[in-house]
Amino acid sequence: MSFDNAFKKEAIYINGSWSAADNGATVEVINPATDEIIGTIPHCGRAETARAISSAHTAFKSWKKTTAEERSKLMGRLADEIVANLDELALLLTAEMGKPLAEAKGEIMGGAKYIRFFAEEAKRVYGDIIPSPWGDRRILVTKEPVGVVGAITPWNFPNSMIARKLGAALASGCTMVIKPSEFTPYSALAYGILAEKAGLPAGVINVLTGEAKDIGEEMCENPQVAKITFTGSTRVGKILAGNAGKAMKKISMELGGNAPFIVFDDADLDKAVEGAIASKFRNSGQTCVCANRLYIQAGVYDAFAEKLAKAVTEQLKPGNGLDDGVTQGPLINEAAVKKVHEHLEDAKSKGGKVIVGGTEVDGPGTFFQPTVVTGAHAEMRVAREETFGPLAVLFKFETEAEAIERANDTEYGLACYFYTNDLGRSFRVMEALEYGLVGVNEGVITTEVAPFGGVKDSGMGNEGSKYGLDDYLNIKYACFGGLGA
Ligand SMILES: NC(=O)c1ccc[n+]([C@@H]2O[C@H](COP(=O)([O-])OP(=O)(O)OC[C@H]3O[C@@H](n4cnc5c(N)ncnc54)[C@H](O)[C@@H]3O)[C@@H](O)[C@H]2O)c1
Ligand SMILES: O=C[C@H](O)CS(=O)(=O)O
Repeated sequence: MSFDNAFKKEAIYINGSWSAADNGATVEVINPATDEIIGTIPHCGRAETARAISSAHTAFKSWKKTTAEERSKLMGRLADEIVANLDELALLLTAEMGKPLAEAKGEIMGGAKYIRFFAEEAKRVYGDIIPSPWGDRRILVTKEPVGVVGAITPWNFPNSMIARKLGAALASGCTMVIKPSEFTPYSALAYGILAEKAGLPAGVINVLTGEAKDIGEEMCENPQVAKITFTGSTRVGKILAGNAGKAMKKISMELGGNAPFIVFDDADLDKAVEGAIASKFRNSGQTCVCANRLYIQAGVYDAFAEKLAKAVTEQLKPGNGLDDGVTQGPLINEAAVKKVHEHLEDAKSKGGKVIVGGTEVDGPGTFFQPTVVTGAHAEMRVAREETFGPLAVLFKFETEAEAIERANDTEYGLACYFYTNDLGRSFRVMEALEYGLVGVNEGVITTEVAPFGGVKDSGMGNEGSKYGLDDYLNIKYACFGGLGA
């Protein structure tokens, strides 16, 4: 059942105008909580992508010449428009992605914070004057926007994953072509409406939907694109990084994870359970930084498992994100439910014991009960693969050295967490863990002021923070000679 929303646009946004796909093709968008069709979107290909890139390239010529102050003011207006339309944008996000309305509002406010943060950072893109080794020459270093940026984003945070990129791009003087996930297109297309309301010049932001492979290939091969920024799976990230590399384009890759969550026997168990609930079950376990493997030291294993099971039962309520009291929305689709099911059945077949949950939720939508399994070990799929769902598996360990070795035994390196009240241990373990993000006695650590990025197969580059601008800027060194002694 289609639904009305002031920000629901069933058209692509190129050069300040809204249009359909060249051949009129469309695809349906589904509400994962109800299985209902909530609308359609254009299914575009390379031709429309090339037009969007051309539009961004033309706009870049003037946008890069705006002053930081001018860009900052427009970005401030963009953030204001996001906040002013929070309720409508949140209803749209919950309809297409399923997360509870309060979480959708939190995500959108987080997006506005990224835009506002970079509106200020725009005014701090400093260069250098370096003491010259030559008496008749001067050394000057400036930073310049890289140009047109192709952005491809995931469905799990359909607003903030765009804001995190768009903020840095606009602040640095770049222009952008955005391709959102086909599962959650409306929150991205809404940025076209927001850009119009904020008064951003045509072509600075372009948003299109369509065949992901074709759009990605056009972005990677089109010489007018200077950079590719991607948030999504490691599998797709490697495809894009390879194609962009062939064209020598800059890349930022925010990819998959397999976060360890370690609880030492000196930890505050109630705090650790609170952190495990927040880290594991946020967005129904569908975040790249979700705890994927919970390592509990032997002395507190049974007590932690009992406390976690109690908290899951008492605090987590699956349901339609529009309903009061619901804390767990649906998974994005049947494939996501199937993966959680496979990980659970694999764990059970290898000795895992379900102490809470363990089944899909009856009725419409793609729900899965928040689930806790004990007796996990390294031979299980969940030890090596990102579950991306509400499945908490508890591994037992004996020593600090063992916990560190097992936590690092993965090709991923995005987020990790551990709980301890031992100050020396907190530094030893933080320094030993091979990850980009470390939560010490905290289960949710994302903020616009801190760098967000992974190592190993979790990607490259950092988003947010003062570091987030670096990937959108080229450094230019100028030597002024002939100045006389
Ligand atoms: N590191 C982070 O900040 C971060 C944030 C969110 C999600 N993720 C990761 O993303 C994954 C889940 O998101 P997802 O299912 O949307 O990931 P995905 O890789 O399937 O899709 C991400 C985006 O890539 C597009 N895409 C798919 N195939 C493509 C191709 N061949 N060429 C170009 N684009 C293509 C999709 O349409 C979508 O827009 C998880 O692995 C999660 O860990 C990482
Ligand atoms: O899923 C990935 C997001 O980056 C999670 S967070 O909202 O940035 O913590």
